[in-house]
Amino acid sequence: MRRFLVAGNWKMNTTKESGAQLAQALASEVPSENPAVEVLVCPPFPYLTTIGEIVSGSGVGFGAQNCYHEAPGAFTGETSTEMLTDVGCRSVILGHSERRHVLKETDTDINLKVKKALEAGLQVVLCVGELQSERESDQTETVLNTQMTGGLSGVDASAFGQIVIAYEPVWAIGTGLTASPEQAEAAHLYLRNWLKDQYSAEIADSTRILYGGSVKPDNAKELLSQENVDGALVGGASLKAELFIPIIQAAVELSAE
Ligand SMILES: O=C[C@H](O)COP(=O)(O)O
Repeated sequence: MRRFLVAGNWKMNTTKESGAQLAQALASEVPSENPAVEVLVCPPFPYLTTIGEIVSGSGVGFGAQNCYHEAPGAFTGETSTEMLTDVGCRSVILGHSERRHVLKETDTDINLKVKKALEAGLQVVLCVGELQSERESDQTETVLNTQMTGGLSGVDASAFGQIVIAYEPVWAIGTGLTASPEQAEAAHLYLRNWLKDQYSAEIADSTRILYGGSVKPDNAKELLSQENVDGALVGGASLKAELFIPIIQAAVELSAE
């Protein structure tokens, strides 16, 4: 059985103080590792060390929202995977739709980062997802195939213990629109079958596929109940403990059923 992962992507939000309060609330609610549910927060770079210290020893892990693919050196403004592991990061989100569509990252850029992060021993949360126009023109599976093929090019089967896929339909991110459980399940099933075809049945079966896009306490349980939905990548609702904790609880309850 796949272990649920509930991850909070704080994006470019919080202050040192508000992030610390949020992390404290989460660490006290998730005091130790739950074998059935992994919890992760991904704060902005400047707060990684502070948040890492606060969640240290609790059941909350922490990760970054991006990294660069080169070794430390003359790359002004970038953050290396060595720096992330140095401050204790467990994970890194790569290929988020805001990196793809706002910062214009290509599948090639993302692939370089994926391989560098894997080499560094980080857990990679690779995000894929279609635009509204792509869904409306029946391109969803084509887009997912392109992003999976590009993002995972040259990635060996042996790395899959470190890889999590996040399906995030771009039209559902921060919009209040959520994919229906059926839409989410159909995309997740496509992704699982992709993993089976390109890698193996074992990898398809063991790789977690998260859903992201306006996950809230009132829709979390239904989304997480889908057979191929193994957790959530939460944006807006991860910024408030009173919203994020019930989403974690939904996963805990489902894992006990
Ligand atoms: O990384 C998280 C996703 O972009 C979802 O964001 P959201 O929950 O605010 O829609």
